[in-house]
This record gives sequence, structure tokens and C-alpha cells, in this order.
Amino acid sequence: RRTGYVWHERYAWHDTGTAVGVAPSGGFNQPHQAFESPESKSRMAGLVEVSGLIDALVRVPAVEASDTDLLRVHTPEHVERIRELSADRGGDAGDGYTPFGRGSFEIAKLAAGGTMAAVAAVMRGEVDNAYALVRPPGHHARREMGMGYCLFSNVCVAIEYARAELGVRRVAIVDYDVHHGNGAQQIYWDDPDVLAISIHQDRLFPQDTGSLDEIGGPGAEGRNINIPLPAGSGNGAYLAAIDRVAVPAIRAFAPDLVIVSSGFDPSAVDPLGCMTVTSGGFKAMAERILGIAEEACGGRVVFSHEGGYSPVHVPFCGLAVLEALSGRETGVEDPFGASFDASPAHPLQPWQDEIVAQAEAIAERLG
Ligand SMILES: O=C(CCC1CCCC1)NO
Ligand SMILES: [Zn+2]
Repeated sequence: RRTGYVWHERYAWHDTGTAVGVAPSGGFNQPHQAFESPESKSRMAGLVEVSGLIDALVRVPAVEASDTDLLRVHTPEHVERIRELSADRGGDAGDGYTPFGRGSFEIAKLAAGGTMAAVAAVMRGEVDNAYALVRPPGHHARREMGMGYCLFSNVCVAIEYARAELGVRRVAIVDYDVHHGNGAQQIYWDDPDVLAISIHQDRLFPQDTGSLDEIGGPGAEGRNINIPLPAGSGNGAYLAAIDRVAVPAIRAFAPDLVIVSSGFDPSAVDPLGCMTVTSGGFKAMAERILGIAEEACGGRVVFSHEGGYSPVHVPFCGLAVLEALSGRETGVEDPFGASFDASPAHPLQPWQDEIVAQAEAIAERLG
């Protein structure tokens, strides 16, 4: 398959400053870095190149989103605030957990524009599917503010661009980042033409959204599906959520396009998530999502990079997903012993099945 690939070196130059994870340095907090640093993403780009897979991908140039593009989703106040702070010394995008530096406004527009370019390439048939390895991430950004290292909603800005310029109407979002996709949930709460599905660790972040009973606003009931899995969930639980909830829901919804918020922080070695997904698990999820996209909308699927913080594991997870999208094997072995086998690592447990079954029932009833 022809797989589009977006990466721009400037994504690595988005400055999230010195910090102690999520806290500012100073006092007893020895200066280090924010959790959302360039490393895991730059190293994924490096492995895509060194593995040789890059030669099988179609490079899609990232273009900066315009103010018009941003304003289809975000409030003028939010856009202006980021622009002004970014022209000076940076600041925080809204929730206190979203630091950014001078010039981050342009890089965040390049990230949203990277996802837009990937969507355009797929919708124009230039490629079959695409992976936008963008930074900063976007899936926590709300209309009126940034959140959780996200300045603008890359995925939602790309959806509104596709609706305005590319004849797209109905879009399904699958968010497998370990944190709840609260941004798309808020932005599309009342929109029956966007199906937003989030599989995440129950109440990890944000701590007050992502529960099963958040199913969408009036007229859009059932178009928001949360699958809040317990900590420790692995390939078995994630694949059950995909197979029993996401796939049937997308089948019933019949989108024009599928977009994936691709975060690798469910990895078993991720410093922020507490899940046990392997690179083979991410590969299997990508294969299943590709399968339902082929059935529902000609295989049109775009992955937009979100979280994932292990500098040593994210590269192998990302490569595995790109192998699934392109249909090419690189032969690169994940040193974390994660080649996916028939009996999924960390099989589904009864307490995980209980959550999947509830989401399954909600999706069936409202599908
Ligand atoms: O990967 C992320 C970032 C989550 C962090 C933001 C503040 C604490 C947890 N979101 O998907
Ligand atoms: Zn995350």
C-alpha cells in the first residue's frame, strides 16, 4: 500500500522548557525536562529512516495551518493568546501542564498542518493511508484552551479542514493514546457526524472525563464512546475494545474517513501510562483499524501522533504501526520481545472484560 508519512525536523524544536515532568523547576525541583520532549518522536523518525522503511513511504510535506484553519475549531482568544506568548518568551497554553516556548505557535500550526496534509493526501487518493508524526500533540486541546501538552487539536483542525475543502462529512476518530481524548469529546459533543472513540486508562488524565456514561450530547447520543480500561490492561483488553466496540461502531457509523489519535503511551514500558501493550499489540490494533477502514471507506485512514514517552520503545511501536499501514515488513526486532503472537500478550481479564462489555452494550444500543 502507498502510505503517506509526515515528519518535519521543526517538530523536535518545539520547546517545552526545563521542568520536573509536569512541574516547574526550582526549589528542590532539580531542572530536567517536561515529559513531552522531542526525544521519543525524533527517535521514531530516526528508526523509520535507518530501518529503510522510509524508502517505501510517500513523503507528505507539512504545511502550516492558517489562522482560518485554526479558527474552525478554536476560539480567537485562544489562538491570539498562543500567538502573543509565542512571539515573546512562551508560557503555558491553559491548564498549567502545557508549557511552550518562543516560536511554538508556528510549530503547533505546522503540527496541525501536518495532519491536514496527511488527510488531504488520503482524500485526494495520492496515498492509501498516512501517518503524521507531528509534535506538539493535540488530543487534549479544547476549543478555548490548550491542555496536557496540546496547544491545538491537530485531528479536529484537520477534520474541519476536510469538511470545508475536501467534501468530507462523517469522520470516525479512534484514540488509543493511554490518556482520554477529551478534546474531540468536547469539540464534537453535539455533532452526530463525528464518532469519537477513546480507549484509555481509567481516570489517568484528565481525571474528570472519559467515563462510560459520556455518550454524546442531544441528537448525538452514542457518537461518543469511552472505554476506560483498568491499569495493567494489555494487548488482550485493547484488542477486545477494538474488535468488540470500535470496529462494530465504525461499521454502523459508515464514515467517509477514519482518523486515529495514535499515542504509544499504553506501551508496557511507558513512563506515564500503566498499561502493558506491546509493539505487536499496536501493530494488531492498526491492522484491525485498517481492516474496518477498508470495509467502510476505501481504506482511508490517517494516524496523527499524540503521546508516548519511552524514547526506547516508541520507535519500535511506531515502526510496527507503519509496517501495518504500508504492508511492508522491515525485519527489525523490537528488543522488548514484543513480536505479536496468536495468544495476545496479557490476555483479557474478567475485570477488563466487564468494562469492554459495558461499552459494547452502549455502542450496540446507540449504533
Ligand atoms: O500523553 C499525554 C500527556 C498527559 C500528561 C499531561 C499532564 C500529566 C499527564 N496525553 O495524551
Ligand atoms: Zn497520552
